[in-house]
Order: sequence, then C-alpha cells, then structure tokens
Amino acid sequence: MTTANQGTRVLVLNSGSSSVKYQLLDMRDASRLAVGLVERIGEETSRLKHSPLATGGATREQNGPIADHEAALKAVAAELAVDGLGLDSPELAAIGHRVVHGGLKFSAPTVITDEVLAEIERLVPVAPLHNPANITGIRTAQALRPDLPQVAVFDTAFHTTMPESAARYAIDIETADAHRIRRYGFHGTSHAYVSRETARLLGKAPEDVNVIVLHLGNGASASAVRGGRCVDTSMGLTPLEGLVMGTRSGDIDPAVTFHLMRVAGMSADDIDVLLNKKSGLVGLCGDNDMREIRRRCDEGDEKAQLAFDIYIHRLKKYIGAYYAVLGKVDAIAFTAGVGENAAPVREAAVAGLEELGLAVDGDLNAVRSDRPRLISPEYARVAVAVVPTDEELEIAQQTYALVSPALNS
Ligand SMILES: Nc1ncnc2c1ncn2[C@@H]1O[C@H](COP(=O)(O)OP(=O)(O)O)[C@@H](O)[C@H]1O
Ligand SMILES: CC(=O)OP(=O)(O)O
Ligand SMILES: [Mg+2]
Repeated sequence: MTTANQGTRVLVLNSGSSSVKYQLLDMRDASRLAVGLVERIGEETSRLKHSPLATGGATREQNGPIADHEAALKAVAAELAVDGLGLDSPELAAIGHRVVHGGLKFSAPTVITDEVLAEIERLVPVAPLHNPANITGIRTAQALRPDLPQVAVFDTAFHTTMPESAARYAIDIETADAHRIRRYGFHGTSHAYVSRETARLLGKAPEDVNVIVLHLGNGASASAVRGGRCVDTSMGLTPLEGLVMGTRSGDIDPAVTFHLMRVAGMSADDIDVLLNKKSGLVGLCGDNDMREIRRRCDEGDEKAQLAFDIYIHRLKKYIGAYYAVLGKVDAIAFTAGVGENAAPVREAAVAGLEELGLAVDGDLNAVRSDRPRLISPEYARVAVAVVPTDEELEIAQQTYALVSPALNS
C-alpha cells in the first residue's frame, strides 16, 4: 500500500492513443516545473519535447522512433532527471493519471489499487484508443515509483451528474442495464475546468451561470453545464458519438454499421477502425489537422471545404440543442487545440445565430492569446469566450487534494 509523504510536487501524465502530455507541478503555488509532450508514439518519426521551466533552461527535442507508451514514459523520466527533477525525488507527493473511461464505478479521483486497475482494464472495450495507453502509463509509473500514490482522474467523472433522460439511450432497458450501455461522456476534466474558468471570466460564481463548452481537439465534445453541473454531453458509451472529430465520425445512423456488415462484408472490428480512425475530417478530406484544412480551403480545395462545412454544421446543431436543453445560456466557451486557435471555426459556428443572442466580433476573434478572453461584441446577450483548457492542472489539483496530508488532516 502507498503512503502519503511530505512532498509537494505532482507529476501528471495525460496518455493519449499516440501521445503523452505531461507536467510536473509544485502544488504550493501550482507552478509548473517542467512540461512536455511525446508525439507519434509507435511511428518512425516520434518526437519528445521537454521544457524544464524550473531551471529556465531551453526546450529540448528528441527525434526518432519511440516504440510504445512504456518507452515514452521512460524517456520522459530520463529528461526530468537531467534537471534534477527525476521521479526518485522525495519532493514528489503523487503521480496523477488521466484515465478516459471510468464507467459507473468512478465519479471522483481515486487512488489506484490492483482492484481499480482491474476495473480500468475491464473498460478497455469501451475506450479502445485510450484506456490501454492509460494503463501502460500507470504500470510504468508504478514500476518506477512503487512507493508513491498513483491517482486516476477520470474523463467520465464530471458527467455523472447527467439526468437519466440525457444519460440513457432509448433502447430496450434490460439489455442496456445488463451490458451497462448508457451515455458516459468524456473530456470531463476539461469541461469542468473550462466551465469554471468561464464563470470566473464573467465575474460570477459557477453556480450562477449556464455554459455550453465546446472542447474541440483531435477528439471533440460539447457539454451543457447548468450552475456548474453537467446536464448533457455529446459523447456517449464511447468517445465516438457526437461532433465530427479529427479521425472519428461522431453521430451516424447506427444502421450504417449493420448495413456495412451485410453489404460490404465488413466485420465489427473493421467498422470500429473505419469509424474511429478513418472517418471524421481525415475520412472526408485526408487531413485531420484544422490548420491544413483551412489552408486548403483558402486555396479553394472543394474536399477540404466540404469537410469544414460538415464539421461546422454538426457543431452548430449541438449549440442549438444545448441552448434548448439549458433554456437560458450565459456563455459559450471554445477550448482545446481547434477551439483555442482556429478563429474561422469559431466565427462559422456562431454565424447566423444573432436571433439567439450570439455573435462574434471579428477583431476580438482574431486576437491570439493563451489567456481566457471574450470574443463577442458588447451588445451580444450571450458571451462567447475562448478559454484555454488545462487538463493537467485540474488533474494535479484533484490528485494533490486526495493525497496531501496537510489537506487531509
Ligand atoms: N493554430 C491552429 N489552427 C487551427 N487548428 C489548430 C491550431 N493549432 C492546433 N490546432 C488543432 O488542434 C488539434 C489538436 O488539439 P489538442 O487539443 O491538442 O488535441 P488532443 O488533446 O486531442 O491531441 C490539431 O489536430 C489541430 O487540428
Ligand atoms: C476522450 C477523447 O476523445 O480524448 P482525446 O481527445 O484526448 O482523444
Ligand atoms: Mg485532448
């Protein structure tokens, strides 16, 4: 069993399907001592980018193949050690892990035991791109520091407040219950953080505002947050439902799957790969990076323009749907890689919605910044905001709150 120590640092690991984002934080003032990213794990062109903020040293880059998540984590540990911030440090209080699927069991951050790990493993079939990477991250970190508390912070946790009317699919209720089929939702750490930060930007308490959060990264999801609690979100049993994403289809008629089985002879696994990895923006136009898609659109590329239009159409439908779910909306917040950086996406998503009190100011929308900011004109009834997400900070805070003896005495 792990024991809490006197350390004040938390290492956060956000392991994705082909990347690991990480931060080492000092929780006394939530300052970042080191941040980094390993990309394209499993490919020839892997890259590790490490910034030792504590020493003020330059960002270091390693290029070359990193075979798997275990190798990635060991490379991260070695980089941290270069600056005297290694995993052997007595200052380290815990390691916090993003875990994508927590199923029904986990609605709060949880110290990882063998039983917890077994449950995360049981959920692999409903988060096939994510939970395996999270498990490797946990196992590797446990091997490096067996004495340290490892904490899981679940993407699904923030969505456990959804009412049954939003969380259930309209399918045979006994079949659904027998197989725990329901809408869980994901990116919850980001939706929680961004909805709170949006309230702060408006100068209000989270309990007093209704926010639609649009988390637009490679994976993308929308949520409707009433008074700080999630009441609906666009991802479902798995992170496949909802918005058009980089490589995932989002919403489709479920009959498409059995139609493909019958007429195209595809297996369940073939269709899983099709919808999760070969659909969305990449399936429509060959690119999943919004920067490249916008560049092609500006050159008059019709395929890229169609992909962009389908992406925006779906986004607009969810804005309308969550407007209706909430009844009254105080703010719409754009976040994650696309939401924070792609001004044309924000402009197009809100275009034509003036009757709903929604508008974007062209000059404000063009501003580039890593600070939360309003992009709506003063006259607009609903605030439109860009609010950078910080899943790592949120995970660090939840992890430290659980393990810190000072906070728990
Ligand atoms: N300057 C930019 N303009 C448009 N899109 C961008 C820009 N920078 C990043 N992105 C988009 O952000 C995506 C990655 O977002 P991110 O939130 O980091 O995703 P994830 O956490 O799912 O890997 C990229 O695929 C790219 O489409
Ligand atoms: C749940 C999910 O889709 O995560 P990501 O955006 O990191 O792929
Ligand atoms: Mg992400």
